[in-house]
Amino acid sequence: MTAAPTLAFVKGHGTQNDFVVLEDPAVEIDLTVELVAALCDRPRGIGADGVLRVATAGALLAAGVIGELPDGVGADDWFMDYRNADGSIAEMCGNGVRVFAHYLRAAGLVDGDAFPVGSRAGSRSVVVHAVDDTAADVSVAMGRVRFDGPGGVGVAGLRLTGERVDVGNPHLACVVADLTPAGLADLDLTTGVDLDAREFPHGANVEILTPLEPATDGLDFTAHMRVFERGVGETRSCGTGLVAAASAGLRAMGRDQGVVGITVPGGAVVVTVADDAAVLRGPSRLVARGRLLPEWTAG
Ligand SMILES: N[C@@H](CCC[C@H](N)C(=O)O)C(=O)O
Repeated sequence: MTAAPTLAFVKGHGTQNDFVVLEDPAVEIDLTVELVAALCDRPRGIGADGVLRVATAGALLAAGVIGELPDGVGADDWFMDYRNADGSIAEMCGNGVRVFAHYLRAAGLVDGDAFPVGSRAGSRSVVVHAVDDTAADVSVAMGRVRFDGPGGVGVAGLRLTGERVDVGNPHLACVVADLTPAGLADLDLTTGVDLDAREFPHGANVEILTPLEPATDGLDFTAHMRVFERGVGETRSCGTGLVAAASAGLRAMGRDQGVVGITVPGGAVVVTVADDAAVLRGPSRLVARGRLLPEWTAG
């Protein structure tokens, strides 16, 4: 593979978890750790929490970017090749899948409203409820939610405990008793999170949330959440983290299903948990398209 002399990109976000989208059907871009980190760097590059490369699973397999087709993913399926802002690879990105699906529709790469999106965590079925060139409303079937037992984290000068949750990628979801939305907003997450590598050998995304409150208007419960993402830092939203948080919030109440609306700094989504599986529904926005200057790419 050779580095492309100039890269076309689209910038998008899902509840302000933002991404650089690179359409690369022939898998020609040498998506190195350095290139991803530079693209995502806010002063130096475009600025984003992650990169979504758009290619088919078969093309990524042929180029050696993935070693095998993950569970349920067909060679012709569009595949979200996701990278964190630090250049690391993650298995799944819930907000990213919504933006990816929006991009596929807006670019005319798919026709219908329901289609699969491949990820390293397996196939994810999406439904596009509404779409135009800039805005979409998308549901993603996020697959099984697995609880891996309790875990702990040092954050904001506190020691919190929570549920280790696997949603295709690893999470620690901490429901903090008596935490109010104002108290959550006041937490200082700038010093990062302290996770024990023996407990989290692959790292984890850490969610802090208020206890679920009863709700109306089609929701069973509501909560507020902040997140510190593996490979990124604090972000304004994390789709897989919202699913982990909703599931942990329900579990803290002795429930294993429910419709939970969660507010994050970047907006709000709805998570429907039933039978150990979850559906994430929320917005996507495409905000810009452009082309990197060849000199920047070379540098
Ligand atoms: N923002 C994403 C999650 C991206 C991956 C995560 N940082 C990880 O390393 O697991 C989401 O919306 O789910």
